[in-house]
Amino acid sequence: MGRLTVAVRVRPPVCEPELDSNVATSSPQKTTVNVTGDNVILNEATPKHGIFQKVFRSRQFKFDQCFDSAKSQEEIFQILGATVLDSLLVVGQNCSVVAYGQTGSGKTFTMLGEPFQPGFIPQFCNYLIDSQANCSVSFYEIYNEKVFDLLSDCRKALSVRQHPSDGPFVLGLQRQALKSSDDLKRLLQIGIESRTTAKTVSHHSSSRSHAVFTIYLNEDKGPKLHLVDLAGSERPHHHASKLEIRESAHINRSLATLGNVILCLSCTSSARNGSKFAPYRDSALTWLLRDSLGGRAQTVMIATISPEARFYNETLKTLRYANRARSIFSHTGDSENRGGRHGVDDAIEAELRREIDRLRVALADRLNHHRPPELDHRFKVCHCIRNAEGQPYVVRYDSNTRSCMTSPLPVVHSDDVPVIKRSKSVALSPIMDQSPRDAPRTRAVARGCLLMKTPAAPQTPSDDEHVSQLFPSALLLQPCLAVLLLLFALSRLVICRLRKK
Ligand SMILES: Nc1ncnc2c1ncn2[C@@H]1O[C@H](COP(=O)(O)OP(=O)(O)OP(=O)(O)O)[C@@H](O)[C@H]1O
Repeated sequence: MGRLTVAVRVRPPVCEPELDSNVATSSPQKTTVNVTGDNVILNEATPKHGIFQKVFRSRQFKFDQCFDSAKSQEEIFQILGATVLDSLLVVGQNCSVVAYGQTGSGKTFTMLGEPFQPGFIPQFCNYLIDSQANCSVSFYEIYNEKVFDLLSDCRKALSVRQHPSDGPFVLGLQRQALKSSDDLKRLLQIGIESRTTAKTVSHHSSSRSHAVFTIYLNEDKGPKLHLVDLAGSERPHHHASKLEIRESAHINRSLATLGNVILCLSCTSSARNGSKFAPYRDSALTWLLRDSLGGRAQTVMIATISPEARFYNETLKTLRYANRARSIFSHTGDSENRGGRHGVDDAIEAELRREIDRLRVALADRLNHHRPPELDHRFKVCHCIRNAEGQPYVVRYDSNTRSCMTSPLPVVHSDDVPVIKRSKSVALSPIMDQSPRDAPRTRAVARGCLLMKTPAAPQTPSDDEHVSQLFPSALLLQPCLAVLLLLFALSRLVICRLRKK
């Protein structure tokens, strides 16, 4: 599974179909959403125009997981929570679970749940309490771009600071130890009561802020899990007050930034646009979640949707947002997203791997065709070293990234090794000095490979050598003959001159 898992959860319908009398839906469907396997089918309900109401279109979206309204909280946790717990406890990666969707679609129900239907937060906490993990928690909300501690008695905006090594953090945020389910109940009650809610058209107690519940494992040393209940993504209605418009503007801006961050992370991961950096700082939400988005972090996005026909546009918007995130991340490929602090490191690593493969193929090709390899100007071989096991390593300078790196040096044995002169780009290595003298071999460092001439097999004496062994004196004949010829030529020259005189 990739670093981003996108799941969709459909809330049970709460309104009667009669309420939507101005909207036609195809019979026998009473709602506009169907779930089949990993697909969500959204049926467009067209307004009635007299008897012409049969225009009907359906859109299909594929996700990693799709849950219809019959799926219980426990079933969903078992499916999605397993990936997160594995990454958190076994691999030690930062993780985040983010609930995104329209107001009243079930984000808070999914994350916090209700007393007899606990959501992700209580289920994660109970799992960690049962497994006696050493953990502490914090709970804060981001309301109109200001951060408020939900576990604190005094409600005042806290500032976000940047730690040199740990990254962004909320100054003065309380962190409470989580040892028992009583602790959990108490903390959740305090947090839920402190959260900013308001009555909206579609929800009598709508969350107007993004709530972030963070579980820290092993204090500061271990990984952390952010459980995020985002504020509703809807547009303000026509009669909205100034406060509501302001709230909606902040909510939508931060959700748009979250979408942009996901887009930019995918661009850098796939090396399509290496210079593009994710705009984490554009909203407090993305800035604070920075360490759990991208890089090695495991993220689960749960898009919650309402099945009613009257919410068609909002549902379509949610599905498009989630589908965009999923398609972008899956495009980068799982194998390329393994390491690195951020996507940039992954991109460089993937690029280097591709380059090395290309060079290996090119080198093998050239050796086959007995052509001398040309030097690669991008990677300058600085020098070669041997590690403790005696394996050759090469230190290379990448002019694109302006950085040095070491990598194992593949050794290619060949009979046909071109000798490359010492130059700025290629330096013969100090390992030459360490090689045994009794096996003189020609070697050259070229394009990241150490070319070694295959040690010559003991040669059988040639015909000439046979002759010289049989008649050692024959070897002296050649210089004598040359001297005689020289004397003869000189004497001829002297005789000619004397005759002329
Ligand atoms: N899957 C579900 N099963 C049963 N009830 C649900 C489900 N999803 C939501 N509900 C109910 O729908 C109502 C609205 O849900 P919830 O408060 O979670 O919405 P929300 O998306 O968090 O809204 P907002 O963004 O306005 O806070 C609640 O009364 C909740 O109990």
